[in-house]
Amino acid sequence: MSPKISTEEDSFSSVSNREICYAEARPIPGMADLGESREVRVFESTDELAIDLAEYISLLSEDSVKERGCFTVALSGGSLISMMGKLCEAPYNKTVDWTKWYVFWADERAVAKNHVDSNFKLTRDAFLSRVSILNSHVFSINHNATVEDAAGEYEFAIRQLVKVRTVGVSERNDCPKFDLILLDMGPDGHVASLFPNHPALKLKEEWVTYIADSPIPPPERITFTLPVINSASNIVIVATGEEKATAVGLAISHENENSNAFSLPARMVRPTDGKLVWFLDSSAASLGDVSNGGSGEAM
Ligand SMILES: O=C(O)[C@H](O)[C@@H](O)[C@H](O)[C@H](O)COP(=O)(O)O
Repeated sequence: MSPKISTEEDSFSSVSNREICYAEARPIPGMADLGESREVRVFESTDELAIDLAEYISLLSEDSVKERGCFTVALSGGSLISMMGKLCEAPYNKTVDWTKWYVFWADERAVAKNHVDSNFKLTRDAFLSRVSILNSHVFSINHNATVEDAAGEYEFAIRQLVKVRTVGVSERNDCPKFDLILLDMGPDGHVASLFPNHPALKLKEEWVTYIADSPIPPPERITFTLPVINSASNIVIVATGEEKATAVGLAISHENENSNAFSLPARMVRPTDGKLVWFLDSSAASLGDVSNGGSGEAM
């Protein structure tokens, strides 16, 4: 399947088969002009999305291993993880250099590692147990400490890896520069554990923080801050399902440039030097607002 370059006549709500909109190739009315830093890919089914996502991740992994000798990737929870399942199948199970992967979490819930709410468990069961990533390259968050201590330990571990450049560093702000951060957006527009209007969205110095008042259970969580997310070389946001269409429309449309960004964390994901790619299914992209300038009523 070769990607289709979007034209102005194209509409996210009328996708057939697969449609990929390259913001840099030709501006789409209503999309914020972020130059080459952003791309929106829309798929008719989650299966097609998962196939392309696996290919995209494998290419990023190959490039990073070639350039830096390793691939640092931070994951989050949600259906994103099951969509990464294609990476455990042929050809990727044999072609990806798994021993060069270093795995982190963009957010984690403060629960035991075998708890059903644990992002680590979700990832281990659906992904890590099926590929040959080295255990010593998996940086999970300590669930035996308080969230405050666990956040501190996790940031410390990342700082050690930045020191030896296993994790790259942003020249702009000394933040870690992960090769890829994979995010799954919630219907309220939250990404990682950064929720609408939460003070954690304003943190500038911290790399990792904790919250004790998540509006979605469990309440205690650890999360990357926006400076870290936005310093990544590559960011992927996956959103599927109709219940996310409004948030997707608001996050992508430039009509809302002056709106209160804190009410929609996904809108605050703006890579400083890297690239952001949205992977959407046609339901999540179903509001014409995404491509027609945000004029729909749902806004
Ligand atoms: O507790 C959370 O923070 C959520 O579960 C979150 O991690 C999840 O990614 C989104 O809500 C989307 O979830 P789906 O991909 O399952 O729709």
